[in-house]
Amino acid sequence: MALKLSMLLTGITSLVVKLVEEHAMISLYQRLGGRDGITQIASDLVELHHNNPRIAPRFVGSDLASLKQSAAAFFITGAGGPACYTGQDMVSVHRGMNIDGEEFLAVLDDALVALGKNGVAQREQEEVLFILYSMKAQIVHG
Ligand code: HEM
Repeated sequence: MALKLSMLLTGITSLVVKLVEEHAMISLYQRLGGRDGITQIASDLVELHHNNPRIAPRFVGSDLASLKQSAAAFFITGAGGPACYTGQDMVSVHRGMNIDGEEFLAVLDDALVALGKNGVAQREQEEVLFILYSMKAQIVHG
């Protein structure tokens, strides 16, 4: 009985390990829906920024269509898809804007809303949040 239970547990453990490994092998790019999925997420994100009173003034003079394209390319490249981002690095883009921590959090809030709106699961939302948060020092008070 104890032997059967131990064999069963070993089987379940190796199945779980296999599932976790397979999951990790699928790129974030694919798990976010590839080019189409990320393009939609980026488009929603820019719309949300445009309508978010905490940061909307920052985007008053922006060409939204072009910003959506840049944002999509940035996410596609950063999530492990084709390297199609041709814009500047994050320090150069945001230099001199004197962005504060609250504005940075407002952008993260919008990102979570855009991901949720597009049916992105909790785990992928956390991965994206982690990646965005890791860029804080490049963007805040630059
Ligand atoms: C992790 C957070 C952020 C990421 C990944 C990010 C990414 C980007 C990217 C990819 C661009 C386009 C660059 C290009 O076209 O070459 C951009 C532009 C811009 N970002 Fe950010 N950004 C972040 C946070 C912020 C914050 C917190 C603000 C201020 C509220 C901000 C304000 C802007 C503005 C004003 C532009 C220029 C828009 C334009 O060209 O009209 N960003 N950002």
